[in-house]
Amino acid sequence: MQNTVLEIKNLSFGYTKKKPLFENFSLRLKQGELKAIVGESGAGKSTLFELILGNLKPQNGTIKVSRVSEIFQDPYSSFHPSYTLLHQIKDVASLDNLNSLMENMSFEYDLLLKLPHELSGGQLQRASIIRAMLMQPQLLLLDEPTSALDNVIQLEVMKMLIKNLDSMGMLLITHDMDLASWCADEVIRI
Ligand SMILES: Nc1ncnc2c1ncn2[C@@H]1O[C@H](COP(=O)(O)OP(=O)(O)OP(=O)(O)O)[C@@H](O)[C@H]1O
Repeated sequence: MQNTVLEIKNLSFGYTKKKPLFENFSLRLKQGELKAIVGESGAGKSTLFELILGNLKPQNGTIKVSRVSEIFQDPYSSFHPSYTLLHQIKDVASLDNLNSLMENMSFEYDLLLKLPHELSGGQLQRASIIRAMLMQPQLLLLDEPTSALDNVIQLEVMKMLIKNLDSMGMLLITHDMDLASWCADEVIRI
């Protein structure tokens, strides 16, 4: 059986007593699986990620999580504007698998020597995926990772992410039901 990378059991959480966002919510994710979280604006999708990252504490229930990285909606906010990408990647990860990842992501080394604003949104999102993968997470949280990109690039970036699914589990927040049903093993509505 594949490794479990995330186990949420009977989670309850709300910012206020009046409006609980999660009541007895459970979720299990294994290595090699991609599950999508969909829900209306305000349903609690980002809150769930904050709980998984340990930035918020459950009021009830437990969350067991393996080594985790996150890819955000807006790739420009993922990098400091004043340093080259290579500088920022070196800071957080070992570069052992850099060449094979760059090949996988169709990413040219020269781009790593540039500043974030010198890249297109699609290129920069690929750089943030490369950085996340170099950190060798067992769980990757994807918060609308393609929403800042145009349609053609969206699909390309999702395909590149999925190429790396073997060694980790992925949890994807999206508003896009078509995307969710295309790529996820299970779609969870909250
Ligand atoms: N720090 C906070 N304090 C109090 N309430 C909060 C806080 N953060 C979020 N909320 C409220 O909790 C609810 C869930 O917010 P959350 O950001 O998790 O929703 P979401 O599903 O990610 O929404 P969206 O799709 O718009 O990003 C919202 O009603 C929001 O106003």
